[in-house]
Amino acid sequence: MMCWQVEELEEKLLDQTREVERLRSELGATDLEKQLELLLVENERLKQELKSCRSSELQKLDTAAETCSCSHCPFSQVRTRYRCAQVRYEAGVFLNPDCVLQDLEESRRRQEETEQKLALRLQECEAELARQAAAPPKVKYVTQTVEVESADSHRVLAEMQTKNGALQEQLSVQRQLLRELETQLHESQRTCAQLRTQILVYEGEMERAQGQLEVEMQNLEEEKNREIEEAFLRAESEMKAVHENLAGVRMKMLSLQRALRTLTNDYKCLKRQVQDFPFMLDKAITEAKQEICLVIGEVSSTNQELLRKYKREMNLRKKCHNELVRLKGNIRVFCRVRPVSQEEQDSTDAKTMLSFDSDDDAILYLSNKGKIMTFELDKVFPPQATQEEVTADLQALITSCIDGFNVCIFAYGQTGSGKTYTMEGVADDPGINQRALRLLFSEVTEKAPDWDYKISVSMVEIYNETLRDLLGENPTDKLDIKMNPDGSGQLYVPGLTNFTVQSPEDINRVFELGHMNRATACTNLNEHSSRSHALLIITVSGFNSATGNRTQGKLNLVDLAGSERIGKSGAEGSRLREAQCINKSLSALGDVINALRSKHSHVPFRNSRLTYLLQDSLSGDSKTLMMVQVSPLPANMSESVCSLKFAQRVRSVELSSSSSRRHENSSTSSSPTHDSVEVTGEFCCCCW
Ligand SMILES: Nc1ncnc2c1ncn2[C@@H]1O[C@H](COP(=O)(O)OP(=O)(O)OP(=O)(O)O)[C@@H](O)[C@H]1O
Repeated sequence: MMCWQVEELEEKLLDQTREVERLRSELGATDLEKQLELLLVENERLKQELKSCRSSELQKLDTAAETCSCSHCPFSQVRTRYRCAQVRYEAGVFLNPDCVLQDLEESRRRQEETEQKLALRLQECEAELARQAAAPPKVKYVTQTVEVESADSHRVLAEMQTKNGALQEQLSVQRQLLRELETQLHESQRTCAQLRTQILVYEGEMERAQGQLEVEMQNLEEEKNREIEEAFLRAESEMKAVHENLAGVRMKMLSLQRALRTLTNDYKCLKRQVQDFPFMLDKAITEAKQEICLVIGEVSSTNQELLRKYKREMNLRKKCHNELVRLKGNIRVFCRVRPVSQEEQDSTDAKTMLSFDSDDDAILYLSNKGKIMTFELDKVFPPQATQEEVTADLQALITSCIDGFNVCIFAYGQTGSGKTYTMEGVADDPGINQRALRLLFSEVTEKAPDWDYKISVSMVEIYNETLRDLLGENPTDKLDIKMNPDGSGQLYVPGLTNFTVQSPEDINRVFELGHMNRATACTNLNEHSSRSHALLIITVSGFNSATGNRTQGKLNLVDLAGSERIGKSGAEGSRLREAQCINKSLSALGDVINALRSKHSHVPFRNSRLTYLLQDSLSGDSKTLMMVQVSPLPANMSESVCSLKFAQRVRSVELSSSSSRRHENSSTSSSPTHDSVEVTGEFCCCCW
């Protein structure tokens, strides 16, 4: 729009210039000058107009550069509206379509205004031109003869030419200016075109943004409606729940009010009781004290009565037990038949000559030279009997030492018949020794805390009539047996080591020590153990703090030396002496038992170290068990017959009361006398 306006003005300027030329050629110098001045004035006006036109264009740009007041536009605080739009266009950001629309509208409006102004101005210019064209020429055409060659004319012409030159110069300056203006105008037009393009882009963006906005608005609207619907439904259900809760709370409130009333009443009642409590407490304490005193008195007298009854019952029990023992016989004889070993099965005739009665476990049959011999004992253990079963049958006997009885358990039999197996056992299947101690531990634990028991053990060996301490520091030292100087009439072994044991671990340690000492004292342990007696002496002392009662019992577990008749096989030297010593002690044991059975007034305890040491455990109300070990092999048949005959005789012996018998306990000599049995050679149980 501005371009054609400027072109028109330029054309006008050219026309004016042409008019000036024409007038100059037609008019004289004075008129020409006047006309020139007029034209210059017109020229100046046109320049002004052009200038104002230019400034209007600039103002348009300035107007577009007003500060953007859009509240959503992030650039509004720092940018003009024009710059803001430009920046947003460049950045591809169209955050506020309203703002762009507003800019566009404003720009259009201003352009229209400018167009109107320029159209108006054009009309005015055209009217002016028409007016000038219609007006009679101001120049008066004077026909005069000019003396061309006159000096004045030449001078005036020269001056006019000079002026004309000056005017030409001015005209060229004006043209230059006009070109500059044209350039500026072109620049403005280009800017205008850019702005239009931008406007189109903005419009496109706006439409797109508007479309997006509408879609988003629609989505938001739908979401809003959905949310509202959901919220409504939620609120409805919550309201329902709240109503239900409220009803429940109301119900609770009612019940709580009732409870509160009850509590208030209770509280008042309790308050009164608390106030009265100190007095009631004092009274109750006094009454309780009196009652306690009364009860203590009653309990005390009841206790005394119970104690008296208990003592009486204990005595009765002991009497009954003694009577029972007397009735059953206080010497009992068991027999254990060892199994045939794998090697024996492979190497020899393993046919067993022994058989058992399936109805009576006290009967053993022996087939010898075509004859069947029957032996009746207290119990016969077949080869398959376990260590546990054997110990179970001895349980009552073992535990009677807790009640103060002296007990002797002997393992008797020829070498290799299983004596050591029965008494000591093997590592993973211990024998009577270890099982008896464990049993005593469990029994005394059961009796605690009424009874306080102490269990102590000693281990001795009798080899060639010499007594040795297997738990002592010097196991090879010879020990003596003496009368106790306390006047109790009991025998004791001075210097014998006595270990107190409190746990199965202690037992293991004691056995290990005994075994080690026995092994160090000989060259061949197996042979040595066959030729010596091994004794484990367990003493159980008890004290009842309630009754003041004291008990002391002794359990003697004896693994006797082999009973076979070595002397008859022609043994000499040390073997002969060993055999004589074994025979002597086994004969002495047989004599003692025989004397006891026959109720002799004299019992030859002192005939051997063994019987002398066990004197207090063989006499009186002591209990004795003889475990006769038998080999099942036909090769050992004659020894088996001897052992079984001996066992049967022993079984018929009863120990009599100590009071009715004279004991050899007055002497303190350590040497046994040989007053009853002459140890002249072989001991044979069959002959005994
Ligand atoms: N009831 C049994 N069950 C399994 N094996 C046994 C049984 N009795 C004995 N034996 C085995 O028989 C063998 C001889 O037994 P043991 O050494 O106990 O005889 P012993 O009579 O003590 O001999 P010694 O007089 O030489 O000491 C051993 O190998 C032992 O393990």
